[in-house]
Amino acid sequence: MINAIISKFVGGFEWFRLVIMEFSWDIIVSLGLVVLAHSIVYVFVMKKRAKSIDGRHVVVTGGSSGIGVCLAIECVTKGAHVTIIARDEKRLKAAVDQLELVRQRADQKIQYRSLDIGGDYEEVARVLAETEETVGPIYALLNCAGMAICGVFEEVSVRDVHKLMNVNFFGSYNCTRHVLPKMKRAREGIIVITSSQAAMFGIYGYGPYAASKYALRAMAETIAMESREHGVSVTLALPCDTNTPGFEEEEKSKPRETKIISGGGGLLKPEDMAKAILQDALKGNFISTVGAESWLITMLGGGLLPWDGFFTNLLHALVIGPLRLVGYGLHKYFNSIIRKCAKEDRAGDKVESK
Ligand SMILES: NC(=O)C1=CN([C@@H]2O[C@H](COP(=O)(O)OP(=O)(O)OC[C@H]3O[C@@H](n4cnc5c(N)ncnc54)[C@H](OP(=O)(O)O)[C@@H]3O)[C@@H](O)[C@H]2O)C=CC1
Ligand SMILES: CCCCCCCCCCCCCCCC(=O)[C@@H](N)CO
Repeated sequence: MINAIISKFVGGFEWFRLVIMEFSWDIIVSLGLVVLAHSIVYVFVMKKRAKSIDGRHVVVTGGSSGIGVCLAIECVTKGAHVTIIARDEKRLKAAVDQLELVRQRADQKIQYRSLDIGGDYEEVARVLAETEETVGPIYALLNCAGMAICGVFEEVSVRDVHKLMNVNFFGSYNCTRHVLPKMKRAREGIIVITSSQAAMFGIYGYGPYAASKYALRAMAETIAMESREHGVSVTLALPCDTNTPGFEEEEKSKPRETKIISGGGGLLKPEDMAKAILQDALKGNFISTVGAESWLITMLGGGLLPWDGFFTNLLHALVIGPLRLVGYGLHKYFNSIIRKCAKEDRAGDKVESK
């Protein structure tokens, strides 16, 4: 087989054909060795060292609940000064009590600020600047505040769509807008943007929510490209369903089609997602996912995301073709769920009208 291909390829250059045939296995073996050598260099020499947040100021938005509070716990455990931001003071105070339990040093600053990050930009900038005066420049901004309201397109009220866009997109935008230019000037810093697996492909019942999360994905990709040169790293967190108070709340408005489809991605523990996000952020990885399903969906839906590492990219290149067919199958499966639910609804209507 190889010989036939080679013969066809080099045609009339008999001498060349003979050389290649004589050494074809040597060539394959040497190429293999080159790949192996690169892997060793990549794994052991170019291994990314995690940055330290010990003694640095970390701000966690949405730090009073779910993934956000788990992130804050991780940061306090790693010795950072932590400011958590959310609106509800009672939940903020309860979260600070939790953070106190993992305090590493007496001089570690742990505090909260009550703020609507999706509101007025000037107010967001004022509060963040004030925390910088009391604790120090923000070294890491972990944007985790967000919410989900589900329903098919015409079911979600216009008001709720504005709310989603304000909290999810403008919330992260406002905080990042204030912090990023300062980080670039300081030539160091970490930004985390929490998007979702729902920013990888359109999912029934997630319309306006997904729009806000796609917007965040776009923002993260852009600022990552713009900031690398200035020493600032950006991480895009792409969780699938995660067992949090926010998740319990959104389940109430979630169509069952959405539950079945997004259930296919599994249900994570917020602690696990938070650990992964922080680890990826400290290593400067752009993408942060947990679980094989999310990884595959991200490979499929995020083809041109800046994947870290040559070997991930090589793997990506090798699996993306066949995986695209799996994606075709997935869409068939999703559509069959939607058809089945519609059929059940129609049957239910008939029973009701009798
Ligand atoms: N759980 C999941 O299944 C998934 C979650 N995500 C995303 O992960 C992030 C965290 O989710 P999760 O832990 O479930 O959320 P939770 O609802 O448990 O927590 C949300 C946090 O954000 C805060 N928050 C909400 N709105 C505002 C606002 N306008 N200003 C300031 N703070 C605000 C909340 O406090 P308060 O209400 O007091 O302001 C709370 O601290 C979100 O961005 C979410 O979209 C992504 C994929 C899956
Ligand atoms: C080839 C691999 C097959 C695996 C099947 C994949 C199933 C699709 C997973 C989509 C998950 C979307 C979750 C969005 C969660 C979210 O953002 C909300 N909970 C908001 O809080």
